[in-house]
Amino acid sequence: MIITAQNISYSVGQKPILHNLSFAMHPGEVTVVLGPNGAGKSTLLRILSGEQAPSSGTILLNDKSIQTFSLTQLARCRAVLSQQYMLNLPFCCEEIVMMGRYPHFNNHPAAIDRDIVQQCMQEMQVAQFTGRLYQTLSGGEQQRVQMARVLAQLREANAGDVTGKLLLLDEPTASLDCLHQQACLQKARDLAQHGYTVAVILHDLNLAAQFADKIILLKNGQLVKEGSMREVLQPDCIADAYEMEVEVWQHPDYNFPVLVPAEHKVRSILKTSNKNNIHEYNSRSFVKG
Ligand SMILES: Nc1ncnc2c1ncn2[C@@H]1O[C@H](COP(=O)(O)OP(=O)(O)OP(=O)(O)O)[C@@H](O)[C@H]1O
Repeated sequence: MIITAQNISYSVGQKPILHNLSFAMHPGEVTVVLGPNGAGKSTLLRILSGEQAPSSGTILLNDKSIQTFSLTQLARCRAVLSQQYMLNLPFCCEEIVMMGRYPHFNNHPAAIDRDIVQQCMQEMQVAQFTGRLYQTLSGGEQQRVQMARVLAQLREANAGDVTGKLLLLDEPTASLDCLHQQACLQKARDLAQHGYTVAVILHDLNLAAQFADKIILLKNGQLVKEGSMREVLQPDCIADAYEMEVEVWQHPDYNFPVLVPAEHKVRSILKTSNKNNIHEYNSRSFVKG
């Protein structure tokens, strides 16, 4: 499914959050959305999912406005992993993952729904938590259960049927250890290779270097740069967006760059700044060279 954002803007009252964003995302690609805190990444993801309407502009799913899709149609073609899930009721983990199957059955899950739930729990290494109360899991374990839920939502009875699937992940690795970060993003990459369109919000520039085909870099709701991973992960783009200088090294063995903070620059800024005044530190511009 090709997702096209056309001139998307979003404001809350008089406060502009997103300004006139246009881009496209394609099947087979992992698009990573990067940008500092408050840049508008989660807002953009909510608009791409159809959960939130833009103040102006249009989201097209394969050339059709997202507004023409029914909730059930949307639920069967796109799944969203949000940053936080508040859950007060005592659901067990299998029930949480089964929620992903709700768009696929009316009253009772069929054997295929139960099979898909088990498969997706195994894929996210949470099968051992099947009967456990969700609230008793650690943060990272809960996040893997939620990821299993979104995988189950998009899985068709014929697992090979991946046409028109859109996976939107908001900081899926935030609570995960390094091994599960790799597993989670490798899963996203595998799904893209099988034809899903995948968008992922990340903060870790090195995970972006490893897994992104394309990057959308935002700051203050505006596009700093959109392009291939190598086009965007450049010291000048990163400095523009984050006001932080990095060095970009080519890994000797792997086909992706490694980004390292230019530590001497960070130190010299810290030395001359009031260390307690984080705002002053964050708002300083770095001078290249
Ligand atoms: N209802 C609201 N009222 C006022 N400001 C809002 C509202 N909703 C969002 N914002 C502001 O919009 C901006 C973008 O928020 P958003 O959650 O999209 O940022 P983000 O890039 O995902 O940030 P983070 O990396 O911290 O998760 C933030 O400055 C936020 O404070």
